[in-house]
Amino acid sequence: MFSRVLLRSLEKIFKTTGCTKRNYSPKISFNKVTDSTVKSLRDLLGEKKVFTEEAVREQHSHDESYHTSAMPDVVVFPDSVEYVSKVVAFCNTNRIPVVPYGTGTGLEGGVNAVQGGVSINMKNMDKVVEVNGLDFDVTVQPGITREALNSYCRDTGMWFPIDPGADCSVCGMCATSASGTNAVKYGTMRENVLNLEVVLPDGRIIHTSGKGRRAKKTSAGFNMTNLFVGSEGTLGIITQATVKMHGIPEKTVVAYCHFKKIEDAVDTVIQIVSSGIPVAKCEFLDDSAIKAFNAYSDYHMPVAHSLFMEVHGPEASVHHLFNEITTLCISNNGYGFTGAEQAEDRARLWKARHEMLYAVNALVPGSKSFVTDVCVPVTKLTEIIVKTKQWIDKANIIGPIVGHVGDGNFHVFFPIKPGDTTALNTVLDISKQMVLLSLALNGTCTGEHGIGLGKRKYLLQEVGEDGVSAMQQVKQALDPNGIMNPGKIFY
Ligand SMILES: Cc1cc2c(cc1C)N(C[C@H](O)[C@H](O)[C@H](O)COP(=O)(O)OP(=O)(O)OC[C@H]1O[C@@H](n3cnc4c(N)ncnc43)[C@H](O)[C@@H]1O)c1[nH]c(=O)[nH]c(=O)c1N2
Ligand SMILES: CCCCC(=O)C(=O)O
Ligand SMILES: [Mn+2]
Repeated sequence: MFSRVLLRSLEKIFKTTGCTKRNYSPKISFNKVTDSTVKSLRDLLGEKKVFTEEAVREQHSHDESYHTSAMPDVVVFPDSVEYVSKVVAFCNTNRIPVVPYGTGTGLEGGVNAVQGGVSINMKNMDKVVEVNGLDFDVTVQPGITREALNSYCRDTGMWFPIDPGADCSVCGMCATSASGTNAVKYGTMRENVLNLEVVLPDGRIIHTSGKGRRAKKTSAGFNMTNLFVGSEGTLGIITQATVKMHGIPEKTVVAYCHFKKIEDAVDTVIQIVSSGIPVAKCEFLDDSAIKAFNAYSDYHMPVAHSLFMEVHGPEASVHHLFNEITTLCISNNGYGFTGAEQAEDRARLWKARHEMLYAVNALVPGSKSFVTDVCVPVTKLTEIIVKTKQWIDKANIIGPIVGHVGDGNFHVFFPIKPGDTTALNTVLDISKQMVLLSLALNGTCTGEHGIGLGKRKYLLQEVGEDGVSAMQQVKQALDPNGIMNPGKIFY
């Protein structure tokens, strides 16, 4: 229930933003970017960091998703937090939208400049600022990619395990709360960020845990760090992140196994996770995904529902875990159980897994995949994956299922040719059914790709009217002019 005070302040917000309690969209009108805006940006940043060429704007108009491109009016490449602050403050004063850009690998249209404005590309801020080997943390600038960070740290014995398939920027990963195949053991970005430097919409620069702080735990006030993790560029620009690092495991072994029945594969996962076996990766690929995987990456696995798993740890414990997993797979009718220890074999397998998006696109030349991303409590996985497979089969459409099933998270990739509205409508319908079932099973409409443009319609159902209005209040408080990535997360 709302308190009276909260209700009054909400009413005030709805009044000033033009929202109603049911329609949260602030009716904001932005100013156009003119020649004089571009000149001011050049005066602030210098000639060589401000671009209006169509090719550059086009490149910043979309991510890797199916969402319609939308070009920014201008793209800037700052190389310091001070410059970011100046640009953002300028845009705030002049009511111009600001869209942060990492590497553009997002999957929900996060960088698409739906209201035009200034795209801020962070790639020139890509340094490692500080490494604290004994404390297992590093501080990085926003544009460094996760692979670059791992190459930099290789000699320290540490690695950053969060691995969305793409080689995206670490702060883009913060902004989308990314995860991927290792989350089942190491957590997501939410569990691995200690501190963020953020430029707020009015140009102030804050450190979410306090400047320089990198304690592993804190009870000091609100968790501002995790307010910005997953904020998708709508609250401010992340210009520095301090993240947890982990020791490179002494021993790593991968294993895969095949199943005739989907239920057997997914039940195996539930048993692995609920019996507390600390798998590092636990991935499901259905028969249709394996077909695409074989063709694209030159494997010859049986075209059957499959689990790919990985265990990390000291030599003795890895072999023990490996044996436990084998037993569970076999007791659930798994066959073709294969293990691999060599680094090249492991790397090849996971590279192929990470390239599934492109493997599926290759099934239908000229297509781009519509991607779904739901996550349920792990015990509910069998029910939702079996239903999803039935919906795909009934629609007679190509839709390989792939999932980070150890976390209860899975995707369907639907390759769609541009302009095929019949296929798009079928897919939108299946995606909706998946989300509704996920919510009914106490899950979420997005495990890791974010709300962006595509999941806005489901946020209300997921967190409720009061939940969305509370989020909207936070947005209003930090970004009263609504300049930060307008049109994302909220309508
Ligand atoms: C082939 C493939 C496979 C996968 C994935 C992508 C692709 C192409 N992803 C998606 C991946 O998570 C996503 O690409 C990155 O987290 C986004 O990082 P970018 O640097 O590309 O941000 P990108 O530039 O795409 O921006 C994403 C969002 O963050 C905002 N943003 C970017 N930088 C910011 C900053 N410094 N400050 C504030 N806001 C900022 C943007 O405005 C936008 O809203 C994924 N993900 C996942 O979790 N698990 C997975 O398994 C996969 N797998
Ligand atoms: C369905 C494509 C999404 C990419 C992804 O998240 C994955 O491959 O796990
Ligand atoms: Mn994924």
